[in-house]
Amino acid sequence: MFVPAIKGQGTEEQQKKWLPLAYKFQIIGCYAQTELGHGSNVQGLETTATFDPMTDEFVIHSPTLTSSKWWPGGLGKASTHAVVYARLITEGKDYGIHGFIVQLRSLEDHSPLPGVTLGDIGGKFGSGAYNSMDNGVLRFDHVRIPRDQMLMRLSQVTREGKYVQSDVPKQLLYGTMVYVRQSIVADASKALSRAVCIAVRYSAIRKQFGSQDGGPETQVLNYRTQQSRLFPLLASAYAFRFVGDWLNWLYTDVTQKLEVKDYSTLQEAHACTAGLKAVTTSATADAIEECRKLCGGHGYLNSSGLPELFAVYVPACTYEGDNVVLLLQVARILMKTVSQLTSGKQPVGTMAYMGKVQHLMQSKCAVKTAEDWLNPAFIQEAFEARALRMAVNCAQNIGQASNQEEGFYERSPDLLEAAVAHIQLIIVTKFIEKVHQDIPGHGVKEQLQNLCNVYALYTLHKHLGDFLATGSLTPKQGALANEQLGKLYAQVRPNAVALVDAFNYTDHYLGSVLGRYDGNVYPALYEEAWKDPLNETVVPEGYHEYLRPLLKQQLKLSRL
Ligand SMILES: CCCCCCCC/C=C\CCCCC/C=C/C(=O)SCCNC(=O)CCNC(=O)[C@H](O)C(C)(C)COP(=O)(O)OP(=O)(O)OC[C@H]1O[C@@H](n2cnc3c(N)ncnc32)[C@H](O)[C@@H]1OP(=O)(O)O
Ligand SMILES: Cc1cc2nc3c(=O)[nH]c(=O)nc-3n(C[C@H](O)[C@H](O)[C@H](O)COP(=O)(O)OP(=O)(O)OC[C@H]3O[C@@H](n4cnc5c(N)ncnc54)[C@H](O)[C@@H]3O)c2cc1C
Repeated sequence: MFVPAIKGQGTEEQQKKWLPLAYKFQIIGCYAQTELGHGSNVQGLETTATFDPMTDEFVIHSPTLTSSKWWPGGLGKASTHAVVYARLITEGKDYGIHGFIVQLRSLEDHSPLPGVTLGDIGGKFGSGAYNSMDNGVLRFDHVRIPRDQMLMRLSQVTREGKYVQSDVPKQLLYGTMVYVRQSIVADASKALSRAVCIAVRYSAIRKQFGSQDGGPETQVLNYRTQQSRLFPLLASAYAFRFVGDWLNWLYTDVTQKLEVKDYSTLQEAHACTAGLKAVTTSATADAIEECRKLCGGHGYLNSSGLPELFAVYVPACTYEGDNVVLLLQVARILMKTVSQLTSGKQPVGTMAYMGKVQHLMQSKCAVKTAEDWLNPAFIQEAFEARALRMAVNCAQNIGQASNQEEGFYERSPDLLEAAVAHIQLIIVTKFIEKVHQDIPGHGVKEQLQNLCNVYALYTLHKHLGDFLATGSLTPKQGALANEQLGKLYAQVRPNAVALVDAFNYTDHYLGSVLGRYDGNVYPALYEEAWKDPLNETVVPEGYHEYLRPLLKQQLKLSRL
């Protein structure tokens, strides 16, 4: 994040100076924004950067305990530099949060520079690999940096100390976070596909109950409950991959537009990166835990690969923006868009469907049979109507409040659900668009169509309350969707293993005895057990000190 921050907020000159050093690892940088007292609320950060015109320097200072930088990855032990976000103060005025390049450690012996106190913040969730990341704490005691180490692409301070705001939206200060959020959506698909690969392969070899007259027991993958829990996760892995590809296109397109000072899609980029990051990471974190449960007791072993994956993955719901905070950002944009509908301003991009407000507010879903739910047009319209009606309902309720802001906070739980509905519509839309493309490979398109329908109808079934409450569906149509879902699971079943093999993960990368490509699980589980250090001695340490005396004492007592 150190590099994209300099690329996005540094001048050409600053990029020329600092990026080669970072690329060649002549310096190691981190992104020091979050503080002990503030993470979500960036505008509440307390670290100060006060311009001293006498020396043409900024004085970086941590005025309070809560202003200590806290969490930045790489900060605790590895980084020599940081992009530090601090309140810019010049001529006695506070101009809010800006980025500054600050050296933290000597390039000679890695010792902290004068005025810099830093270290690691301690162990994190479980024994997961994230403990290999030195998330750190950092405090400044009046550390001086040259004025040219303020990142000056978006705004400047002159030699005399005058603050100059460039003619660019101040939100570009948040550009690094937008960049990482879009990459996190692709990472959600990777993490989810790893978990699903393990769970599907293991479910195919695990047999439990159901043997007739001594024959083989039933593969758990054949149980409808296993399929109804597992196949929506398989479909989600593909859904998040395709929406992540699209989001990367959107981000690239917005970045190119920014180069020519076209800021027209900045809001769309913010809403989509924030909302998709929130929805895909929440779903993926829950799905990895579900995959652990789908593997029964063996899923709880570290050798299954699932506990580690879960421990490493779950902070994704928090870092790069707490998911609730990000969804409320989406909700704000939805409310703004609804308020503009009466002005005749046509919504664009992923909000364009809201322009069909007259139709969508009164449309009646035309589904009459279970098979009708295989028609993408019916799915698309149902999801559009649900999302729009939830947004309009929120806007109407807020409108009844005496104060817009008060109304927004009062209705924030409903707004959260409206934001999720909007983002799920985007995911469904991009999946439908994907399967409409020419897709190579015999039968591949049909399989992806099945997964697209599984993702859409499972999501509809899971959120059926929204569809019924907004009148977007009737209970009968909801029941038909569930009926069709069951038929789809039967179609996915024969290809389930092939669909996870298609992720093409090596056994090494998967790191799971349950997810082995050859399915030879039991010998691998048994072999793995003996690698446990506890098994280095047949009689456990502590027997003579603790167990033996206890056993002997009990034996004596029993003879009395
Ligand atoms: C297989 C195993 C897989 C393991 C997974 C590992 C994968 C690793 C992948 C990636 C690496 C990740 C490593 C983690 C590193 C973590 C880093 C961090 O966490 S960095 C810190 C992140 N912090 C945040 O995200 C803070 C969140 N808060 C904010 O963004 C802001 O405070 C805010 C919530 C947006 C509020 O900002 P502010 O108060 O300034 O603004 P508002 O008044 O709400 O809005 C004002 C207007 O600005 C618009 N806006 C806001 N943000 C943006 C933006 N980013 N872009 C464009 N526009 C924006 C907003 O819409 C308002 O507009 P108007 O209404 O005025 O039009
Ligand atoms: C593993 C990890 C790595 C990280 N790496 C970095 C890094 O490299 N650099 C960096 O700068 N930071 C980093 N962070 C910090 C991270 O960005 C913040 O923790 C994150 O932005 C959440 O902010 P917070 O901790 O202040 O949460 P808070 O906002 O305090 O969240 C607490 C609760 O308050 C709720 N809440 C907050 N505001 C509102 C609101 N307005 N309305 C409703 N509910 C609200 C939240 O939903 C949440 O339930 C990292 C964090 C983690 C866990």
